[in-house]
Amino acid sequence: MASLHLNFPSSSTQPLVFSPLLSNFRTSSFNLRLFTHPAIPFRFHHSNHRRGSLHLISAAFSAANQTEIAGTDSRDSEKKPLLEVKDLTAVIAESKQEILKGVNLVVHEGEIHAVMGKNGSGKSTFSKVLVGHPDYEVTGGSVVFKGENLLDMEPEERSLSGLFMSFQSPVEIPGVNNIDFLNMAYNARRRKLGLPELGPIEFYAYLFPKLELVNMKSDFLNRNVNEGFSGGERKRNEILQLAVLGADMAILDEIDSGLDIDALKDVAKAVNGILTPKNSVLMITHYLRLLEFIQPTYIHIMEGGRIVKTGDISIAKTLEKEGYKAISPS
Ligand SMILES: Nc1ncnc2c1ncn2[C@@H]1O[C@H](COP(=O)(O)OP(=O)(O)OP(=O)(O)O)[C@@H](O)[C@H]1O
Repeated sequence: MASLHLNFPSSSTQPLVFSPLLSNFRTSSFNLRLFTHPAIPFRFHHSNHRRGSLHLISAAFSAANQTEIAGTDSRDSEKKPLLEVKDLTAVIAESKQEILKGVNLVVHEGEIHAVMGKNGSGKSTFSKVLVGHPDYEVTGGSVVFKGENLLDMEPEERSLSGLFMSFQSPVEIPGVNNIDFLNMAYNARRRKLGLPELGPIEFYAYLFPKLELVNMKSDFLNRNVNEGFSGGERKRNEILQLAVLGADMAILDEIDSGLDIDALKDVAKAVNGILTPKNSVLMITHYLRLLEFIQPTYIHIMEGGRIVKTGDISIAKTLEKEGYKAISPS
């Protein structure tokens, strides 16, 4: 198994997060296995000193009403379910405070689902629980991904089985440049698939159209991952990773936050460009504007750790005009 040993400065004020995709991982525990990108499993050793080390051990990617299961209707009977979440409950690992209080959701191949909801309703927690974030403990319910019990899988297995997550706040990886990072991750995926690795020149030929897809300048390839990137540039970089690595299911947490209107269009175009009838997107957003560019099959409203309503784009239009009071009594 390929292993890359990296040194990086650590900061006492910032949470240490070593995946562009896994933010807000508080890494005070030692030797924590982090799986940044569902595609990119890392082993992390942190000594709480000014320097830490990161071992990239492998990277791969094969990569309503609450009583009803949201996202299911008669039209879905012929479509293959990709993700089936039933009565999912989860608590914060440290405090045992319950955040998810029975989430039900079915996502079929080729569908785009948007999750909306007031601040603090549990949207990000839901997505982090899906990728196996160690801050949370699942206390009940089930999650089946591509026919397999997702909750039985380690975070890296989830990534290997094709789950990708773009976190709300993409993190920096000091000392690792973007193109090397992407190349390593992509090659790991190829190894997993039994394909020969691509050398730097071949990889660049593969990467170049993806850069165009996200309308990103090649200068960003030689910079360290997300280091000094603006908020919008980080989001664009996340989508570049998704475009390079691919996913059966991409979870995009507020991918529109911090984007100017041109960047929003570029990101939406890139997401639309990677959609196939076989993969799906679960996106968390507060705004209609994203949904006008990436048109969802369903919109779900989360409240108090549950999906309390499911519908089409009209829900988002109502929200935009009237706010949450129009669809929720509380
Ligand atoms: N690790 C944690 N420690 C303490 N509280 C947490 C933790 N994770 C989530 N919470 C709390 O759980 C609730 C749900 O948080 P979550 O981030 O899932 O909300 P959200 O719907 O994504 O909100 P927003 O729209 O503001 O991003 C919030 O009250 C939050 O403070």
